[in-house]
Amino acid sequence: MRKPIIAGNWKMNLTLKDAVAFVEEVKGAVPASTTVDAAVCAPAVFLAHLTEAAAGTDLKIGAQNMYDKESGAFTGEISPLMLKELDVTYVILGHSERREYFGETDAFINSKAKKAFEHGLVPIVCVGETLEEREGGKFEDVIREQTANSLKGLTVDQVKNLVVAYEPVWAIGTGKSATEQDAQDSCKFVRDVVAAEFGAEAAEAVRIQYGGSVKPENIKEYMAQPDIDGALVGGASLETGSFLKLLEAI
Ligand SMILES: O=C[C@H](O)COP(=O)(O)O
Repeated sequence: MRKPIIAGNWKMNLTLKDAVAFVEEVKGAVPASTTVDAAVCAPAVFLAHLTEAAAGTDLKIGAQNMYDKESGAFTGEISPLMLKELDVTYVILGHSERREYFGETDAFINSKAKKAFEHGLVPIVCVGETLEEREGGKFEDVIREQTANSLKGLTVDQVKNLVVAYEPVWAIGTGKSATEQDAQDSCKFVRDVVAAEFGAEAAEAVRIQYGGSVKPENIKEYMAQPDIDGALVGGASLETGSFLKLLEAI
């Protein structure tokens, strides 16, 4: 039985003051981590404050990106060591916005995933097709390639412990969510790719989230699907009430 994981991805939103107030308000109200993993993935400059505010509670803090080196002359980058030192639990890797606006490739995401594991961070590896790719009938090839290449060379144990977020690009921030059947079919497809690359045991254990216009009103339908183990939520994770409702729906 896979434990559900609901993660907010705040993207480049909120102020430090609002972010700390958010964590103070929800940290005592999130369900026990024995039943669901709850996290917010925040801008890097907030992380130290948020991990301190959430310490000892069931709310975990994640980063939205990291570099694939420990240290060095990489102006503007943030290393896995820095995240680990702050007690960050998760790191989102290869979000479609990073792929689109910052040219991130599967190989780079793969290198980051390996580095995240080296330092005890849990990667949330994002995959997902564009509308053009879906309509052109290429979406399975895209998902297969992104999943296999982003996870390449990881051990079976690492794959069992990571999270894959399937996010169709056309459903992100558009209000146009995938039907629960489409989301289920795609998440099952991701699981099948994991099975082909890493074996049945890894596929059975890996947690796969759906992301794309998830909100309190539709999360139940997604979570009822056998291959959807959680959600990566943008807009609806920015307010405490709505974030808590997402968790209550599990
Ligand atoms: O990482 C989260 C996704 O990009 C989904 O964002 P959204 O819930 O605002 O559509």
